[in-house]
Amino acid sequence: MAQADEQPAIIEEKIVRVNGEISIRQYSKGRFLGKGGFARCYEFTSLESRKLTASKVVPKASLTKSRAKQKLMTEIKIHRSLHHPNIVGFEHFFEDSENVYILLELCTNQTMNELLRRRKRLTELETQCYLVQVISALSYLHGHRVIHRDLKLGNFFLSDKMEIKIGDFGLATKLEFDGEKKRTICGTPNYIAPEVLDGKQGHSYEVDIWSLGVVAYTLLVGKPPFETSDVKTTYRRIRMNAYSFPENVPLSESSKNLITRILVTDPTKRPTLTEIQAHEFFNQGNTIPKTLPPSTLACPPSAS
Ligand SMILES: COc1cc(C(=O)NC2CCN(C)CC2)ccc1Nc1cc2c(cn1)c(C)nn2-c1cc(Cl)cc(CCC(N)=O)c1
Repeated sequence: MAQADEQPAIIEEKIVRVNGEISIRQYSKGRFLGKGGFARCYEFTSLESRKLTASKVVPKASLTKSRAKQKLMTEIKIHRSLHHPNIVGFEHFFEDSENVYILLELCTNQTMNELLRRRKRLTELETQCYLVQVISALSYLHGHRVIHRDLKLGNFFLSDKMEIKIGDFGLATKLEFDGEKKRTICGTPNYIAPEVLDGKQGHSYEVDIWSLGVVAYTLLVGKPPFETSDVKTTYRRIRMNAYSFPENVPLSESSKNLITRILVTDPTKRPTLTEIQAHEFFNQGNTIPKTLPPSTLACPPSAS
């Protein structure tokens, strides 16, 4: 089966109107942006509106099993229902004979992974600024009974205006009722909560709170708290809550206290998003900017 790269640079969407008329919407497939799972992502331009999007192209050949098809439909159903400035916008989806196309808000400054690769680690002010936006998006998600379940730097996209946007709802789930517990094992090794690994008592919103703690540590220290070269060892360290703050990284007491308060094995003892937002780390008297200048993609914000 031809890879998406070898397919025509013009992608056509066939639209059947209610009166039976058929119209064609065309998109120009631009540069390759990256890949994730079975999806390859390209810059698409609508020939009708000239609008640019990040289009995830999922080959139908990867959707032969009903579970894979159901998973993609769940991702689309959840993501298209969400509207928040710190959640990647869902523009449109369609299919042709070969692929399913999911057109999403293009974030031209890539992800926090690339940012951290360039910067090694962020200042406290930058971490405050990004986490305030992530907490706002998480409050919205949890308020709509959605658990993301895969919060990590690679799923935090940066817009041209330097806003952070949570993307990739491929592991997200929507609770049917308050108190419902989910049991499927999922997540990314470095960010996965201990109760998901344990699997006995099910999991809920608290898994996103745990990942938020891992994200905070990773931004401030420069690497994830439980990272090792072997996934099984990482999982053991998560279960044992075995992490520490490296001596060579200057961290304030409030930074360390925030992370320690969040990375608690017992999910019932983790702080709520409201409690996190009220933590001293975010209330030190300094003004937290709404967004950071693009210069911080390459170097720390000026001291002023
Ligand atoms: C202009 O906008 C972008 C540019 C780039 C980029 O320059 N990537 C280069 C590609 C070539 N390699 C060699 C270096 C990185 C990467 C991402 C961009 N924007 C961009 C990418 C986006 C989104 C929004 N906006 C969304 C939403 N989903 N995805 C998405 C989807 C998949 Cl399946 C894979 C990837 C790549 C892995 C990753 N997590 O970044 C991204």
